[in-house]
Amino acid sequence: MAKVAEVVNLRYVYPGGVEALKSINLVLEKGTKVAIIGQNGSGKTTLAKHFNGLLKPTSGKVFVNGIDTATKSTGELARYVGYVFQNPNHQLFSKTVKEEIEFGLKNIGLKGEALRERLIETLDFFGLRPLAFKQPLSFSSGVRKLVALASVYAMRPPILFLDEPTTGQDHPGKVKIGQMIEKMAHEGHTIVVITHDMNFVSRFTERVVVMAQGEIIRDGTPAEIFADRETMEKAHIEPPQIFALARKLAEDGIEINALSPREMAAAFVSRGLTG
Ligand SMILES: Nc1ncnc2c1ncn2[C@@H]1O[C@H](COP(=O)(O)OP(=O)(O)OP(=O)(O)O)[C@@H](O)[C@H]1O
Repeated sequence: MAKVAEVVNLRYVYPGGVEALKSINLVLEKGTKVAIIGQNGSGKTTLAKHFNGLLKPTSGKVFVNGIDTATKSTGELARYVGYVFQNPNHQLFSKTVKEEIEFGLKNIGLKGEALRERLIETLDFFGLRPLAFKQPLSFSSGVRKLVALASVYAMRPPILFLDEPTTGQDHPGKVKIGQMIEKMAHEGHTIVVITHDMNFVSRFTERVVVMAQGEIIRDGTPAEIFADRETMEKAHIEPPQIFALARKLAEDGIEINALSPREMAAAFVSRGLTG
């Protein structure tokens, strides 16, 4: 698979002396859905800020599309790496959805027909065309989140970071964000989700990077990671309940690998374990 970003021996020490990242090595591949998980203070945000150049390595390198991020400004890196903040209110400031989306597009130099085309494409991709002339801050939290995501995706960055995308979202809001992540990855974008929502991770991502105390302690599929009790304990993470149930069943001699209640139910039915 094609590599879109690479982190090589990254170490970062904040000016106050906190060593937030010790020696990070990581490759991100095109079109994949990656979760970065770990308890508060494990270094997730510090790592993410190195991709868009908000932080520069104390030592080591971060490459995005083959470019060393230490040599570029955040403005230049915005076309390669999009960042969707946890709170959309910190990101939305235009009078209409249309203007919100156009803002970033103008910043990357689009104008005239190309700008119009990209705007329409983006509105349609997110189903936002009926809301184009409405004020973003007047929407529900779920729609605000979609507008924030749309305004970043509009620039078509190869990599998109989503910081806690499900915070404050109800179930339909979470599912909608998950579906949009799938759609964007399908278009070839690499999606990196920083989250504490393990149900979301198991349902909508395919690779999980686990951080603890400034290091990556494990990297694997959701099924591998959540079944690994030692890693979960080390990272102070509670896996989704479905994994606790699978573990209990395994102790009773019933081996089922399921990522969702639906998969678990299907496995029960197919093995005739329902009666
Ligand atoms: N601006 C800063 N100045 C000094 N230390 C910082 C700063 N920002 C973060 N830190 C420290 O760096 C370490 C990593 O923090 P970071 O915010 O990257 O963790 P995180 O995994 O993203 O946490 P959370 O889940 O709470 O967002 C922590 O010890 C934190 O206290």
